[in-house]
Amino acid sequence: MTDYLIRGARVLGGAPTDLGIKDGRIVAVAEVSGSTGGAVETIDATGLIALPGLVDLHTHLREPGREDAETVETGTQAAAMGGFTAVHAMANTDPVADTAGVVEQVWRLGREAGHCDVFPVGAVTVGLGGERLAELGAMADSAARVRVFSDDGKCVSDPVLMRRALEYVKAFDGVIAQHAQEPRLTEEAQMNEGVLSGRLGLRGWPAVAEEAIIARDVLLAAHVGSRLHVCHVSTAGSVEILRWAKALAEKQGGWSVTAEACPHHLLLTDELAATYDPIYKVNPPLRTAADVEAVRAGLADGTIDVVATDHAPHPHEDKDCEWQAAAFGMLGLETALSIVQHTMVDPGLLDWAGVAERMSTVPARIGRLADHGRPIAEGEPANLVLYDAGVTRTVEASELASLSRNTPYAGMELPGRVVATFLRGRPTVLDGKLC
Ligand SMILES: NC(=O)N[C@@H](CC(=O)O)C(=O)O
Ligand SMILES: [Zn+2]
Ligand SMILES: [Zn+2]
Repeated sequence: MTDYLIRGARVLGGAPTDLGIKDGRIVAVAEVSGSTGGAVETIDATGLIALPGLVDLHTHLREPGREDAETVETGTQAAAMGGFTAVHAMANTDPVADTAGVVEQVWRLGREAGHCDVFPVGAVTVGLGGERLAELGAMADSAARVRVFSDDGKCVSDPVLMRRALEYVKAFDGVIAQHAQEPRLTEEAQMNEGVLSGRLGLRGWPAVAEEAIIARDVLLAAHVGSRLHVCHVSTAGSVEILRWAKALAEKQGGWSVTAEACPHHLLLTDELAATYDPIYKVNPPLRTAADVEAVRAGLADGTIDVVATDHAPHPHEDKDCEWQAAAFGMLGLETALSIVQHTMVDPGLLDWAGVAERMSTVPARIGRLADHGRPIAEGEPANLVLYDAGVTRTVEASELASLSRNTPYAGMELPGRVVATFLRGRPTVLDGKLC
């Protein structure tokens, strides 16, 4: 195994330093002169920012079942290109990841691909049907060691089932990640409910459909003393409820609520629906500029704990059609860090240490991952990303590693570029290219 000497990297955006990597671990932080013994490759990282390898709590890899949209191989390549060393693979595959057998299969495919670690998310209910609890314990005890459970794509709307799920996962320190969407309030919904949905003639999706479920679920988590995670927070009202809920959890102890925001909800607004271009169709929908501002503020002050991509690949035939018929979802892995720089770092809402917290440390903690989200320090596993924040690039959909092309950022100029990603000391990306 080649050892590496990374010269002049700015760890968390700080002063330039050298990093030694040997046998998959960080062996030195500071001036490493000379050799670490053995074959050493030197990487000039002058001006580059070093962050711990990014961890995504919310990725759709589509395998098994929709290998025409993405596979574990291509999705984890996209992850590595985005600076990720671990992703949580959502359960809405075909078959659904609701048994130990399926989660082990996804986990094994991730190991074989080797571009980034894959941690399968287990379904909460059998077949995402919302009627019977899946075998949560068997998935937790499997080789995949599942800790995050979600029916994402669908809401666990039955409060009795949600309560049982929250109770059940306490036994193995699991967490329920809720796709907060009251189904009766969003039947046939196509975009954010507001002035614009009326004008465009598209069925509206009220903010309250998200907020009502979040409010209900934090009360349930408090009642049973469990861990709740809220997926893709998109409205100002949700941020307010979470702020209140976190204060309550702090005071009471014994339960917790965490939340994620997606890059697209930090940047894009419902105005884009006026194009009727389904590239902007996503669940939850793009909201108003005021919502975007509130989500950014929530992420800045820690009310929203993490950025998660909700990378949702779809083949062109499911997106290149009229709005009503198109699938919900957009790509996210390869542009996430750039969008976070653009929306949070460049405007001064977050520094690079804050980015590392929200895109590595905290998501790893929520997923109970031992070897990810660790500090860049001696003895730690060498999972890290080298990022050039000083360049701009034009996003070209055709150049993405993902098998799908449904990025809303095609043609946009975005800041920053992932130069290298290391997974346990082995580069998965070097010079901006897959290894
Ligand atoms: N986000 C989306 O619009 N779509 C996701 C499902 C989901 O995250 O709810 C998908 O699986 O395509
Ligand atoms: Zn969802
Ligand atoms: Zn999702």
